[in-house]
Amino acid sequence: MGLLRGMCCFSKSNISIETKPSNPTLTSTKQLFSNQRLVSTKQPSSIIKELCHHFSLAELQSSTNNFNHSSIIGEGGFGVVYKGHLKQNSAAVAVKRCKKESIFGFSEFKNEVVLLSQLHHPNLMSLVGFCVERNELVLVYEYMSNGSLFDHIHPNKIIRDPLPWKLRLKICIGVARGLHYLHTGLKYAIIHRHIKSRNIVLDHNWEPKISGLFLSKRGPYSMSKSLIRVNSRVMSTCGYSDPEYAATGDLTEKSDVYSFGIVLLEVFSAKSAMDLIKEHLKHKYLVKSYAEEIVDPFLKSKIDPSCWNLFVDIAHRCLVVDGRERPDMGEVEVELEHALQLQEEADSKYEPNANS
Ligand SMILES: Nc1ncnc2c1ncn2[C@@H]1O[C@H](COP(=O)(O)OP(=O)(O)OP(=O)(O)O)[C@@H](O)[C@H]1O
Repeated sequence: MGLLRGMCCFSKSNISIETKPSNPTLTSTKQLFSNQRLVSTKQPSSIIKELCHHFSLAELQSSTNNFNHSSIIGEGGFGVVYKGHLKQNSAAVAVKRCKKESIFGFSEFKNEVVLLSQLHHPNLMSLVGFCVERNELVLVYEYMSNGSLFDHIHPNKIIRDPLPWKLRLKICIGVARGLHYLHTGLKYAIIHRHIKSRNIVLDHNWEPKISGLFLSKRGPYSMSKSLIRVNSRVMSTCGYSDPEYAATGDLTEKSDVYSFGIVLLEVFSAKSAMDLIKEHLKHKYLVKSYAEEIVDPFLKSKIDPSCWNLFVDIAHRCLVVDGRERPDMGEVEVELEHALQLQEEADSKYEPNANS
């Protein structure tokens, strides 16, 4: 029963929540940082400057042609994303304007600003700044010219060329590195809670950046060897939610490992997370028993068998029902690197210059 609960969704934004959302009411920018222990002894204005740039609403309106429909590049549960330019001829930025009707509000916005402005890793999205003004919450990110991983593994009218296998593997490795950093690279572990292919965006070099940290939770001291366990309201995205977390409400870093396992299935099958969950249930959670059946037709005969076996094994272990049995992200990262190495070795046997 608990397992099924974790695999269902209820809201229009594809996110299921079991308790009331936070109060989205805004008061002032000062309120934004009032609970931050890191910065609580300083004046709000200097704090903001230290964290990241505070844009005026007028600046962001002008950068997006007054939030013009033609500047829209995407939309999620939290907000509408516009492409903008802060100054003429300057590098592009992605401007996310939070929707008034979103089930998320100020507390999630604050979480994203505080985390992204203090965490730095090549595989984490960079926050350029934010704006809190006249009841508007706006986030400004680096613009990622290749859009989301979701857009590429589920090609649409705009994007038609399927990604080659090795590039898919490299993207998975980058995401594993970013998650490993969140789980163990900081004094306190961060559990992302919202890993999905739409929250993996790709820069011009196809380097993946993890975004959507607004639901993240800070865990206990990350050097402890025990599972990071956090009491929190259950939140999840359809198809990606950890059944154990949904059943018990106990959040651990292994919930991110589970969601990442679903992304791995998406990457080799090009099927949606919801379709994959149905397959997974039908085959009693044994990825190895159905992986061959669902492989993306574009990839058929392009994956080296030893690389394939290892990749499927990693996905399988990430999706084990008992979270304690799942590998940690460090292990996943190393094994994915090994899978890439196996593929490169196999390719170089057939084409000596394949990896140069
Ligand atoms: N920094 C960025 N650069 C370029 N495109 C982006 C950027 N951030 C988001 N996008 C595009 O906008 C779309 C929506 O992003 P958003 O983060 O709002 O959506 P989501 O992950 O589906 O929703 P949510 O995280 O709110 O559940 C993405 O799928 C992507 O195509």
